Amino acid sequence: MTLESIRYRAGSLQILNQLLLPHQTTYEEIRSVQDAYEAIKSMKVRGAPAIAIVGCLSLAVELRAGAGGDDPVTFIRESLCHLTSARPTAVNMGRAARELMEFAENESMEKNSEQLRESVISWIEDMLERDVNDNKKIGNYGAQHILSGVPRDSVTILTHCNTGSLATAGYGTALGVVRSLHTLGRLKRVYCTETRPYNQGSRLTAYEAVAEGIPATLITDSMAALTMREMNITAVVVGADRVVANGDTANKVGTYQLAISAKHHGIPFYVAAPSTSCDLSLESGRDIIIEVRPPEELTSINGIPIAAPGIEVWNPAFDVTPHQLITGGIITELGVFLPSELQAALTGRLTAL
Ligand SMILES: CSC[C@@H](O)[C@@H](O)C(=O)COP(=O)(O)O
Repeated sequence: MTLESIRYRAGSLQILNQLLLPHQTTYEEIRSVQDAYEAIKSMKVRGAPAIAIVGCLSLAVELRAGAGGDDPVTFIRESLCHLTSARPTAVNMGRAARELMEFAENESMEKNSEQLRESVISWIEDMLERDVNDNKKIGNYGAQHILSGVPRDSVTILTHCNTGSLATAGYGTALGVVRSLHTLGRLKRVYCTETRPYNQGSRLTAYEAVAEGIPATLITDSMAALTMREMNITAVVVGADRVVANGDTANKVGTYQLAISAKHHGIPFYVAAPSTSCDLSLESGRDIIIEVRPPEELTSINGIPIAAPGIEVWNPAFDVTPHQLITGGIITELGVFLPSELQAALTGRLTAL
């Protein structure tokens, strides 16, 4: 069974409402850029690659209906700017916006409005296929790299948040590595953290694992260190919302403490991310803007209060893992690289290990 977070056919876009999972499978129509903005902001759709794809596809839907009239470039620019502001830490949307804008501006030199709309729509529609293909490469490179350290054994992986089909156009990044290991018959088990406060692990990763028969065990976030000590974890593999030039990586809050714990236990720590999640314009993780989400995500679950009324709350959605703790490597669609090799790899000066 393949889980689809995004359903698209020319002119029509639907997303699986992830707020309702795992209890309800409800697809919602996205008819406009504003619908997409709201779905991204409220986390009906989430995960860095999925955010960018849904944002851009919503633009394609509007363009197909003739949006922008005689001046599609202005409409495209304003739409992309709005979409990029929905969730600031994940770089994929901002990066897609920059590349798409450059493409649209170049096309506008020699094409009329109708032709420009058509070529921008094709550029956007290609994103779906590109993402799935990149994720499969990540899965393959990651699995081979992890297995090279344990030539004959099955492996046990610990992962965080949800980085699977629900967070991407399909297959997934860190969970894609897990999927590849499972397909190769070399996955003993994956431990997935609950991932408070939004519970991407217990609601979404667990849902994907159960649906696909991947051997998985759910743990609370506070059990991670104990699991590393007791459960013979081969590697920790997580996704990324933004990997910057020195390899520092912003990912779901809690990733940083997993990396510290992995280092203490001598367990390789990997980040799995497509190059679209990399941002070489920032030198270090200190420059990454971290999204702070509403207190209600901590103080209630499905509208039911779970915290003392009146308590103050700090709810950063992400943290930054320093590159020194990414000891296994950064798994991309180009290969697996040490943080210190990332810049050279992404600029074509270094090829896969
Ligand atoms: C392939 S998804 C990579 C990351 O976006 C993922 O690890 C993550 O942190 C998701 O955060 P979320 O807040 O659920 O959008």
